[in-house]
Amino acid sequence: MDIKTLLLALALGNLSLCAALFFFEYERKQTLSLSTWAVAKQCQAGAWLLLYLRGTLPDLLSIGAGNALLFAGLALDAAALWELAGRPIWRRYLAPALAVAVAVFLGAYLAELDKSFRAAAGSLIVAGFFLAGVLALALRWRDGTMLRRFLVVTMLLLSLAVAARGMLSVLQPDGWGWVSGGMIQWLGLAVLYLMMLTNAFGYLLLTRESLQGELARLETVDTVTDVPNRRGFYQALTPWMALARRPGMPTALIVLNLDHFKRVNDSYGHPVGDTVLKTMVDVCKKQLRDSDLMGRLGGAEFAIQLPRTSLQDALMVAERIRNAVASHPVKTERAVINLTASLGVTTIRAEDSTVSLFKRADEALQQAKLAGRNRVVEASAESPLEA
Ligand SMILES: Nc1nc2c(ncn2[C@@H]2O[C@H](COP(=O)(O)OP(=O)(O)OP(=O)(O)O)[C@@H](O)[C@H]2O)c(=O)[nH]1
Repeated sequence: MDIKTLLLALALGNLSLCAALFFFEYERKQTLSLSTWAVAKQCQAGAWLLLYLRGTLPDLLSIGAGNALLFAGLALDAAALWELAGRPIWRRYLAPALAVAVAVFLGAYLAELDKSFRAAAGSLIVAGFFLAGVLALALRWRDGTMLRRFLVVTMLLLSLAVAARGMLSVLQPDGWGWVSGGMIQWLGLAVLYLMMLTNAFGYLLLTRESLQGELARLETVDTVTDVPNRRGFYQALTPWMALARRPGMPTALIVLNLDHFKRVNDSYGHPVGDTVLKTMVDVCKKQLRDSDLMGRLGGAEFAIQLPRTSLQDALMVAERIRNAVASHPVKTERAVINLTASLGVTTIRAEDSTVSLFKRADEALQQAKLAGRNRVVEASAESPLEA
């Protein structure tokens, strides 16, 4: 494949990606990262088209504007990866870096510096922006997935290859041995082609991966309070249920319900109710150890598991939580809301299933409600219903 054909393939590839992205974004606005990436592809499609039309268009337009657009496209590629990593800090560095890069390249072009110097400057700039994207991906190397690690390594190698191509064009402009200068140029473009492909497939797969992760998270996490939902809490409780059959310290369970929470919603609306729920979770969590876990069972009802905790200690923790809730008015825009909570406490027994465990804790909670709310009740040794 000659260089012209390679340039045309790059232009057409990016154009078709732009068309697909346009229709993908058309119906619903996508994330900032995806929008940035779409603009990056538009810049690159324009750049490769201008470079392909070299000879037909004036050189300043095809080489000057073409390269400037290419640098902008690569800078935006990196920006999209930083955005995906949740670090919008790129805005502070990439825009000035792009301005400097374009100024250096156009300066070298207008000063009619040797062609090999221009090629070196162009390659190093391209490699630099590509490396900026690699850096964004490498930030979470430790807990990164195999896909992320593969992309870091591949993109790093490709950036180094482009940078080496730039250095070779200055140090060995005529090539060396049987590798001619033209062949080095062709190889450089082929590496650029691989860069574009890796970035395109890599970015799309990374987006899919993070969406899948978010969906999996939403299955087990309550979005209002950011603690495990019923399913997440039950999952986390399973190993402690199994351990209860072995001798040793028990695991305690507290079930907590905010008193008259319905009134908060009725008086101030659901959004204020949500803020109150979130604040109350924070208040309760401050009374817990790192090994304890709080979850939301639904409505204004929460559960707390306390591993390796006796019933007496769990009652003490529950009393501390009750006191914290009662003495922590929630300040909202419309009012200062005073709330109390009722709590039922028990420990996991060897013969328990989740049904019998929660039934016992719920009965204790109901007794607390019946006895006037704002209190802690210990589940009886034998459930009243069973009795
Ligand atoms: N703001 C908000 N409210 C919710 C949410 N989920 C459920 N609720 C409301 O929470 C209230 C739960 O009330 P209950 O626990 O049944 O009763 P209560 O008013 O707290 O009274 P007692 O429990 O008897 O003290 C209901 O009004 C639900 O509509 C939510 O995600 N956000």
